[in-house]
Amino acid sequence: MQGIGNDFVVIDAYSQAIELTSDQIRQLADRHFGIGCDQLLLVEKPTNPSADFRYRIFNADGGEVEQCGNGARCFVRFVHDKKLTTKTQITVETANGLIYPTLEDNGLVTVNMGAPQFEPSQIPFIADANAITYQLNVADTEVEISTVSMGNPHAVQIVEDINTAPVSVHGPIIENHPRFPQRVNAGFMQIIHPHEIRLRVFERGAGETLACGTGACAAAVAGINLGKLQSPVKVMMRGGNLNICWNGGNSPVMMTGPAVHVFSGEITI
Ligand SMILES: N[C@@H](CCC[C@H](N)C(=O)O)C(=O)O
Repeated sequence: MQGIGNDFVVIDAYSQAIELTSDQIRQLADRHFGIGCDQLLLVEKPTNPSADFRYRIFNADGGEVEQCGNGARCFVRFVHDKKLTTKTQITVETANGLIYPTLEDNGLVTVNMGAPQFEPSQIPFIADANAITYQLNVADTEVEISTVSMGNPHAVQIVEDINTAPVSVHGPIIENHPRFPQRVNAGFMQIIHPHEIRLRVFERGAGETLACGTGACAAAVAGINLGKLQSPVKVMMRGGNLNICWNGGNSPVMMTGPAVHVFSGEITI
């Protein structure tokens, strides 16, 4: 499946028992020796009685992570296509609590991603105090970043020109920066006007992807907190656009976009 070019192998572990090792996930995610994907998603029975499904996310490097926005939309499309539910509003258990996706009449999916978190210990990020921006030393350059948790960690910076931003060079340095003990997704945003940005994200455990849903939420939230953006924000990424709404404070971030089935198949591993 793909959500604006962020691609997924989605496995029905609801109707069948499936356990995968990190090696098997890396093999499935490999674009030359496997199927190829940015993330592998498992659809499971919930452990939380309030939820309809449990949603587990693994990066292409085999590591399990807490949240994935584009994946959440594909998750909804998948459980409908597989007829695992007929509900258009579902409650999904993730490693970071519940999220609430809705399948819209027009086929788009809106996900209530919950409230963003900024406390450094919740990112986690090593800092003396909670601030709107921080200086981060990246390859002997001081870069101004905002840190946001959308369930998973994000470091967002504003750049002049998205096409010349040093995503492939600074991305991996920020991802593995010692001030982010669990690594981080590195976002680079160019502000076009208060309701529109361009964004590229170097994702933790996957490299630069064509789009990142939680990265889009984090960038919109960071820009709103800085007084440079206003909700709703159209986030334009290389694979397509998302619409992000956030009313500030503890209100939830709402993300709307498409989710597309590409092909189904079987593989022996
Ligand atoms: N592509 C995703 C995010 C996937 C997880 C991320 N790489 C992480 O390690 O936190 C999205 O659409 O949000």
